[in-house]
Amino acid sequence: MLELRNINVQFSGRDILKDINETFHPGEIIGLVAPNGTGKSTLMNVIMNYVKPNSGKVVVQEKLFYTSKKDEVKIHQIVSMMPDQSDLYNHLSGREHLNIYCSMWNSDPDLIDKTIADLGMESYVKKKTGTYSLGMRQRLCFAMQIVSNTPIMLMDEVMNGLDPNNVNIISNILLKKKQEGKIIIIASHLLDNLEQIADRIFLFKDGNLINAALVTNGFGKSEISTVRVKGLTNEVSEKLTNAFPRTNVLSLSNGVSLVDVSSFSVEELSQIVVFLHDNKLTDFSFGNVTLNDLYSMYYLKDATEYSNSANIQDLQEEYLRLKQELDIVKKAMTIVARK
Ligand SMILES: Nc1ncnc2c1ncn2[C@@H]1O[C@H](COP(=O)(O)OP(=O)(O)OP(=O)(O)O)[C@@H](O)[C@H]1O
Repeated sequence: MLELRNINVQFSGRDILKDINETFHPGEIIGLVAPNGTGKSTLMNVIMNYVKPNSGKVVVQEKLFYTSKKDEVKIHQIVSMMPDQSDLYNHLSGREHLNIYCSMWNSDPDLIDKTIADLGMESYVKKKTGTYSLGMRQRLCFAMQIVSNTPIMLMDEVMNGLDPNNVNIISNILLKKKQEGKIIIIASHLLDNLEQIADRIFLFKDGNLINAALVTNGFGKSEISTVRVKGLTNEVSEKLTNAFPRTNVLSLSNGVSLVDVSSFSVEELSQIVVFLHDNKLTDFSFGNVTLNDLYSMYYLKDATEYSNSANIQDLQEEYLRLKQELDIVKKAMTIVARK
């Protein structure tokens, strides 16, 4: 288990991480999503103790904190960060890198050949890394972390520079590692991929870590929650919210409008098809809000909302307010328990 307790980080007086409280459990893939320069790497660096938080604690397996060098060494046997391509030695081969990681973490040597085979690295693993392409270097960095075999793995931009086939191969390995009970935290800009493999996804905004599943009705649901319509004009959006008072419409900057139908009956769903058809809108699909949609809502400014009910901003503020209240209650309970 990995716990972040009241983590605050400021750089030059600017809040990068604001009172982050979150617990990650074995067998979870966690996705971190945000534009460049928001705080994803900072959070990973705090978890590794490369950046000291202004306040707060990282707790590993319920008992280990960064209180001494000895504990830091123990934690780094449990938590690893995927190496960066700049960490590779050009004069050593891929296999030599894997041997070093295997012996540093004292893991099973059989993992080396297995990982080489899983990642299809046989043809080049004996060559010096100075001769590798970007994608080959990236696969090696991933392989090094897999070979270290730590229970908690942090991966910043693991899919960087990989072709779709290698993205698939690595995704499948990550899903196997999850089944083995590892906690894997991935920062990624490959939103479709992250949405497929992550159990929980967090968005960074203004120093807050926001659980994507809690901020809008339609994300991560298995039932139909949203109609995604292309070409919906302002005029028709207003007509639609008048005709269906229990919905709201969010028009994103990518030209897609999301119509919330999460509370609709089958009859209402068919009525909305008729409405779209009558208004000459043919490019629509029934489904869910995607991570790409959420990203547009959160980070691309010009989303417009037509609403008869609570809007997404309200939901987010309500979520943050409840979260703060919960944190206060948790703190109070800890104080009472200590007494
Ligand atoms: N050591 C530091 N000193 C001062 N500012 C820093 C330091 N490290 C990061 N920052 C600032 O903190 C902010 C968050 O940086 P961070 O690297 O965590 O972003 P990120 O979300 O990982 O971005 P990217 O997607 O580009 O990797 C940025 O504005 C960055 O300039």
